[in-house]
Amino acid sequence: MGRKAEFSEKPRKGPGRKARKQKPPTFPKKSFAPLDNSDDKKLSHRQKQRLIKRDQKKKIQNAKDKKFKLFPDENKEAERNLQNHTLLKNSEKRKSIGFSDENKQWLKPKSTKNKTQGKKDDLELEVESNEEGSDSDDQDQESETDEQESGELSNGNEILKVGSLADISDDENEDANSNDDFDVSDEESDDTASNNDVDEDDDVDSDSLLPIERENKKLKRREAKEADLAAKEMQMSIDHQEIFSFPDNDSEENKEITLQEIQQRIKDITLVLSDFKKYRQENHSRTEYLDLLRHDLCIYYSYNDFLMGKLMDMFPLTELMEYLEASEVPRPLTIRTNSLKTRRRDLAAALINRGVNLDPLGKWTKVGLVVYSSQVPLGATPEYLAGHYMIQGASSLLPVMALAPQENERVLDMCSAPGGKGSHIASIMKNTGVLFANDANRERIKAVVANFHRLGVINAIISCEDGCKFRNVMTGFDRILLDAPCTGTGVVAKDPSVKSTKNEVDVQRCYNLQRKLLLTAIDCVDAKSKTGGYIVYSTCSVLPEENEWVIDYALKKRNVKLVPTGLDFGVEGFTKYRQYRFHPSLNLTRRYYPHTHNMDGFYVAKLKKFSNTIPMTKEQQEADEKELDEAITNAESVVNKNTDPMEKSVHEENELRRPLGKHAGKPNLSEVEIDLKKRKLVESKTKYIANEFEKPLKVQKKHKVDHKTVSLTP
Ligand SMILES: C[S@@+](CC[C@H](N)C(=O)[O-])C[C@H]1O[C@@H](n2cnc3c(N)ncnc32)[C@H](O)[C@@H]1O
Repeated sequence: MGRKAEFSEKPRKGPGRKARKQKPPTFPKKSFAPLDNSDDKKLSHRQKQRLIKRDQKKKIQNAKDKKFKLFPDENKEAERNLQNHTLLKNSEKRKSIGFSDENKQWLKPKSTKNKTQGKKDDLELEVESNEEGSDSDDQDQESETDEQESGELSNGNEILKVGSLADISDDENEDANSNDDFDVSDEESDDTASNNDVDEDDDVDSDSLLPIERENKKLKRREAKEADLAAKEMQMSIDHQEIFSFPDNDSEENKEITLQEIQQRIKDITLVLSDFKKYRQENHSRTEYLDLLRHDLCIYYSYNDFLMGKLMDMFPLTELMEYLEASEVPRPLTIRTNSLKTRRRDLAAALINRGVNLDPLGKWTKVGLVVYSSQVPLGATPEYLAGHYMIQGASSLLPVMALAPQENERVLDMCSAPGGKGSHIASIMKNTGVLFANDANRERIKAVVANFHRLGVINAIISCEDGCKFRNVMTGFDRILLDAPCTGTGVVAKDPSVKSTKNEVDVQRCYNLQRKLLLTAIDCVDAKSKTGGYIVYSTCSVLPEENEWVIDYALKKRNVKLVPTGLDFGVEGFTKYRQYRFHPSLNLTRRYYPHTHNMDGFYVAKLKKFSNTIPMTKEQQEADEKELDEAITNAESVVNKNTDPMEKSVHEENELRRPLGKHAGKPNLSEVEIDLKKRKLVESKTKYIANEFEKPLKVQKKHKVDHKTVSLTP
């Protein structure tokens, strides 16, 4: 449609708009005029309330004035006090400007004064409030007296409380701005009956605050009140709570109990144990309560009795609950940047492009990334296949950081499969020197080969040896990482079967093997290495039997000492556990827990070998080894008997098929076969050494030989 043209309007003549002289500005009269307080001005709801309050105060003051006139003698002293007090106050005020340490001094006597002069002050307050009422028209003065009054009131209410400098400075700041409208919500004035006066004054001060600050103030007050109430309620409920009655055996056996009831009972028993004298039943001992708690915890968290008992030995009750809860939740997915191929920044950018939501893992690592969510499977991205990262738990970075391998060193990763830590070592060594990656499990070794290929590790020799016999293969290493096989009690979130399957024999078998492996690792390190001479021992178990106990054993048997791991976080290792006492230096070792570090349960110890001699005779050494060997094989046979039902049934079947007659007493074929298989397996384990990136040997083709001609030739 467009606009209609207005042709009747004549074009302006004279100088252009720019050329016209600008006139001095003019303002409407009211702009700078003093605020009009006349009645015709519309008052807000708050202002009206304030007016009502002022009127009330005036009335009270008038009544007091009358009283003053009627009994002048009685009030003379009060008047004197008032004068003294105002003088004192003014001098204090002068002092208080700037909130120096002097103010702190000034604060203290106030409370002590209140202690002794409680009554006097009350009187002063009354008079003061009268005084304030008479000046109510003067806004500034009013706010000042409000300030004084609020201070006095709070003193009157909290006679024994000595404020801190910080508290006061807050108050002062708030007071300094007390000029705006009131903001006393009805709701608040209702539920703050006890602190009414204080709140009123606060509100006078809060007039000067921004709405959000006012809200914040209100919220804080409400929160404090709620917390107070909750604490009182809690105390009341504790005091009036039915004391937990210990279930008697007969009723317990017949009764079916739900998971919620068990949960409640866990809470009840924990409460009883927190103040045993107060809440216990006389006819039940602490051990009985603990047994019942262990039973309930086993049911609730699906642990076996053995493992729960171990955990109860390790942690105080409240920490145990935290540990158990945290162990139910999977740990965050983390990856390690392979610095041989890329930088963390580039990797992060590439993965973010693929829809991966991630962050750096923490300040303690330059290669770790934590993945919150991902639109693609992290084990199949082009970056993964190109070897830019390894999927690894955060805790598995720790032992390699503690090992701190150097370029051009000779390093052994004694139990390497699947190669997570091994490849990390290679990347820190920048593919220089030699990394020996060994593992006794031939199947798992394949994973090491594959991972090293993918990640571009080219300084490694991969072997499949029993770590306990590695001193026969090679010694003289600068550093050795022994990430030992263990019960895995630290990774129950990843493998919940651990909670119910591990038993005493498993632990025994593990710690005997760990001791043997550690002694071998120490023997394989060169104490005279110019750059190293270190052994790092780690496990993903939280049991002291597999950690501190193993290290303590090595300290006694070899010339090694514990040194700091270099990791700036982690809980100190145990120096005592139940009736056992370990070497005091075990506090240099580090423990990691799901509830404290959001990592799998983990243990790291760093040893320095200070002499290549072994502090015992050869016979003693052999006796030790024999002892350990026997313990391991005994445990193994028990484990096989107890835990492998398939093997057990085969064994029983063979027993039944034992030949009779003239073949009686002779081993049947299946036994011989089993023996042969075992021997082959052992041989295959010990004979296999694979060199990473070993080029296939070029074998020259043999020419076919004509036997006839050969035989015919002279
Ligand atoms: C905790 S895992 C090692 C994990 C590895 N360090 C990593 O970061 O990928 C323990 C390894 O020890 C191996 N192992 C068990 N007994 C062994 C022995 N006697 N000698 C060498 N390795 C052994 C197991 O096959 C298993 O791969």
